Amino acid sequence: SPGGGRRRAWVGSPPFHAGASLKFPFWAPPPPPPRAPRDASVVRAEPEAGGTEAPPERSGDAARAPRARRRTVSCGRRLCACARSVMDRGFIHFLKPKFNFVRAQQVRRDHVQPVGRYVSGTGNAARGGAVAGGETKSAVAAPPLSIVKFPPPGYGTIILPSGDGDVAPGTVVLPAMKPPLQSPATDFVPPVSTSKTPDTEGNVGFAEKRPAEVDVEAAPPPAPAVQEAAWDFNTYIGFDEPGEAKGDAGASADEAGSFENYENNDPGPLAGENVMNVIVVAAECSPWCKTGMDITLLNIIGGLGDVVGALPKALARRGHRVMVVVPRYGDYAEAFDMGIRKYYKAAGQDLEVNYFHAFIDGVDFVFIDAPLFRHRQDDIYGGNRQEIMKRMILFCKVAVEVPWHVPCGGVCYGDGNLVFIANDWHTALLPVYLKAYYRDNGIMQYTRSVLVIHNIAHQGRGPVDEFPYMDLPEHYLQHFELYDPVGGEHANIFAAGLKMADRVITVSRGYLWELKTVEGGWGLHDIIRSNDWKINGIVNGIDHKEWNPEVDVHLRSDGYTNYSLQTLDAGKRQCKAALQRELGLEVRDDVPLLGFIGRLDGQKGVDIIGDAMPWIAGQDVQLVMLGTGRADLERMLQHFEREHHSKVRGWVGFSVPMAHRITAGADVLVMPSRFEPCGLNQLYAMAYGTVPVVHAVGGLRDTVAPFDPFAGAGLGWTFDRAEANKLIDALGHCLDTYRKYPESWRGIQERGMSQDLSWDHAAELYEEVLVKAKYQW
Ligand SMILES: Nc1ncnc2c1ncn2[C@@H]1O[C@H](COP(=O)(O)OP(=O)(O)O[C@H]2O[C@H](CO)[C@@H](O)[C@H](O)[C@H]2O)[C@@H](O)[C@H]1O
Repeated sequence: SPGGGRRRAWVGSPPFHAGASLKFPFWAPPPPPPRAPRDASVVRAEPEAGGTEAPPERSGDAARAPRARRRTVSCGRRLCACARSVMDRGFIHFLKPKFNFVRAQQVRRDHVQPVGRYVSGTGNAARGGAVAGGETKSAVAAPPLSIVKFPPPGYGTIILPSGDGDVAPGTVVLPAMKPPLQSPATDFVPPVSTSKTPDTEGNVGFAEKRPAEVDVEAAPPPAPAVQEAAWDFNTYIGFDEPGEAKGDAGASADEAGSFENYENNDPGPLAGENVMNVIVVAAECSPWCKTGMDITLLNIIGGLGDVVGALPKALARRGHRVMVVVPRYGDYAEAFDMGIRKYYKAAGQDLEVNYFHAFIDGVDFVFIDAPLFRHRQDDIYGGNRQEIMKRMILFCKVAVEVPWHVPCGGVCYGDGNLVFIANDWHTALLPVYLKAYYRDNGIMQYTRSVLVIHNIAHQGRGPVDEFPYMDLPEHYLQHFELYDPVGGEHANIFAAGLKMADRVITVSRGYLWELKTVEGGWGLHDIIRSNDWKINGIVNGIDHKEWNPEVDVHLRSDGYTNYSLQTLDAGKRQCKAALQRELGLEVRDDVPLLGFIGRLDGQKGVDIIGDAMPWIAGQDVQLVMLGTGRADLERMLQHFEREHHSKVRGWVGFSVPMAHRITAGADVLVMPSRFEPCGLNQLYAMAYGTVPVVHAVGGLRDTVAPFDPFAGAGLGWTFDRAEANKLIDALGHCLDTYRKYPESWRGIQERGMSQDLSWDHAAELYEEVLVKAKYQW
């Protein structure tokens, strides 16, 4: 059933921000370019290239030569010269030409002088500054200084976009710039930003309605006086002025090459001029929400966590500035308190939010710390529907403002050239909040949202009368309302997110096709169909640091070994023997070892293996199953282990090392999933020379081409119905080939291991979607 289940339960309520309207010409992207998206310029037009928009003045511009001063100086100086050159030529991507972005991020950490670099308005220390221990911190992330505010539809007051209480900018109403507001809600009371100390422990009920507290002056409309923050590249990057500030005049052209060489040799970021600020928002992220957990809950074990742990790094490798925002469920050693405190309201309760940060593999990981998330490490989706919804409302409200408030490496991402990537229903409210609070009101005009569907079976369904908890204008209800025979009349968070997102990605093309069918759309098929134009299917990649038999850390002990395509035979044999030994199975190389890894629920079809067990038990095979989830299916695993102890093992639990060892030691991986949006285990299996036997559905059909003995092609075996007899057929052919045609078997393994399953490829495809979103109006 599409309703119910922990992941699908939904929660929530927040502030409706009527808008400040911004005008921030410098960072405004150009109108949609006439050329192909991948060639599209990210920046304002270059005046000398015929652009119509004059570059805004920047602090220090006047003092600078009109063209780059090309100096041959020591490393730091060269970079400064490079930067100046780039800026003078009018590129927003100051990092692009001459040094890689990761380096820039590292450098950025040395010297923290926040500037309004990325913000689509000016900063204000009081407003954007984070106060920790009485100390005012960075002003960088501040929403615009000169905010032009409109009364929201039907209200005489507005809410500023921040949860800060220490903000009181002047207000100006610009009738001409009022957003086109629809049918004002008469009984909707926008949520309120608060500055008082919140009652974090109290269990305030839902939807505490209070009038908004921010004044609005109905003044005539002077043009919005947006002041651009002075942008000082050298300060941002952390380098001194070459040869001037520190008098280091001795640098010569001989030192480590010249600027010209630097310019000519460095290819720049892979993303080229498409470099963007990307914020990935999700409820799970490997390894923090995965490794070492003793999980007994159905929904926590996620491919979602794997994706969120890996995709951002691949995007960062392409040169994007990338942040991941996840809740802080436990104490994560890598992350440090940034000393920033904000207050947000969720379901009528004021909640304090802290931010923890880690910079790993070129990615900023920001962990949202709030009482609602704490100690949920083993129970991310626990609690009743309203509790979960409340957590997700809070999370999305906080996440959408992170680019203003969290100065990673000293500089906030800001809201220009920014795209959010939200994942599944948990964060489907983010595109809604982005639109309802900000973009409808002229704020964050250059921010886009992409929503990724990993699993549409969980949607955040709830009764319509809980809609007010989400703190949205009443006319937004129509985006949530849905009727289907299973759920009846209800409010559906995923539905609203899909409609509001600028772009949507599903994790395979096959799954996208299925989503448009009544059987595969879980009630959302009509919405998927009508939004088809903005949906792309992109198969997940795999993290080659985590899932690579050559470097797999879980294969370095207990008799296992790392191996590659070159050492496949010996390596796999050794891993297989080690697995048999570890699990107390007879150590035999000639017996085919079958594996299953996954959540024990209806989706993964482990019960189909159960139905096929009489046949399997009659074969000369060994079977190892690893999973946790539904109690009856866990009992089934234990039962089969007892009943067929000489050949079957059923490991109930969550063990990352065991998942890796099964993937390496097994000959065959069985995936009889009833539906599978993408599936990661079959990808991991192929990378380890383990042959997949899968139900041809969703991403499994896309990624496992059936073996063709005549053409010597294919990667595994598929079956077309999720039924035991079909599985048995496919397994029969598979085992036959294993026993009688070792060369064919070896060919399947080699083809599987030789594929490019990396995230780098998938990240390139994601980037294309991000660029489409960017130029979409
Ligand atoms: N007991 C256990 N012990 C250790 N590790 C375990 C485990 N059970 C599962 N895992 C691991 O968890 C991950 C699950 O990956 P799936 O693709 O099956 O994810 P899931 O169905 O949750 O995610 C959804 O999102 C992903 C990502 O988009 C889609 O691939 C998928 O089709 C969709 O259903 C794998 O890394 C697997 O090894």
